[in-house]
Amino acid sequence: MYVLPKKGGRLIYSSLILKGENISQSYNGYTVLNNINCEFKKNTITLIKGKSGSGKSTLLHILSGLEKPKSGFVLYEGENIHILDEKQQAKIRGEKIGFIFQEFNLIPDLTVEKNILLPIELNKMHIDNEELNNLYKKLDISHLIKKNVRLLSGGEKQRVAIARALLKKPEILFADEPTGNLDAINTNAIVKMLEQIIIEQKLTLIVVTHEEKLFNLPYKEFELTNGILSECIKND
Ligand SMILES: Nc1ncnc2c1ncn2[C@@H]1O[C@H](COP(=O)(O)OP(=O)(O)OP(=O)(O)O)[C@@H](O)[C@H]1O
Repeated sequence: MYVLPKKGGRLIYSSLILKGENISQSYNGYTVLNNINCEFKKNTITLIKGKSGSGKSTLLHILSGLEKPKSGFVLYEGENIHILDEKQQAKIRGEKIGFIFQEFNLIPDLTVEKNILLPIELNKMHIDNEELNNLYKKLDISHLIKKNVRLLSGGEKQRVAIARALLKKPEILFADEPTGNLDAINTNAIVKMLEQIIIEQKLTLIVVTHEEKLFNLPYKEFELTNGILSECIKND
């Protein structure tokens, strides 16, 4: 539960999971993000759109704690993730946050199984075999687990990357153009699987995408232009 500061001596609770406050980022004097404020509720889908170079990945990296903003801060369940020490930050990233990328970011020359289990081993987490097999089934990768990831198709690679991100049961999944390298059939398959998991695991999904109408579930859509994030009003 996200706890806002005390007001009149009372704690205020809300369903917010993540909040960015006055986030700015610039590189070599060039402003990419300009005082961005954003909030994400639990178990919701948010799409972030914008032209190439508008700062979408930068915003995702900052919101997930991978990158520190020049100013402003990110509250994860009320806690400023950028002022936590390295160990606490790693714990949040390791246990609460999942990330999937357009380029899949799998470790070449390891099997599917080893790629998926690596974060669990690194975070010294326990995993139940039945849960593991269920996830393999949901993502339709049971038949691939002993295969070297180099030999997989793009759609298979992304399903493996999703399994790797979801096995530790994160509360938030960040996805940076997760279907950018996939054809329409694989995109639909991935979206359906993600939607099923979002419902079952009450996941919060924040996704950068160029695709129109990617999700069937309700979602909010934002556009990043000239460093400013504005909500897109849908007319359908
Ligand atoms: N670490 C960095 N050092 C210097 N410049 C950076 C760094 N990271 C991003 N940039 C610059 O910031 C701008 C925004 O980059 P970003 O990758 O966030 O854009 P994007 O909207 O995700 O683009 P695309 O859709 O093409 O992936 C770009 O001009 C990029 O070159």
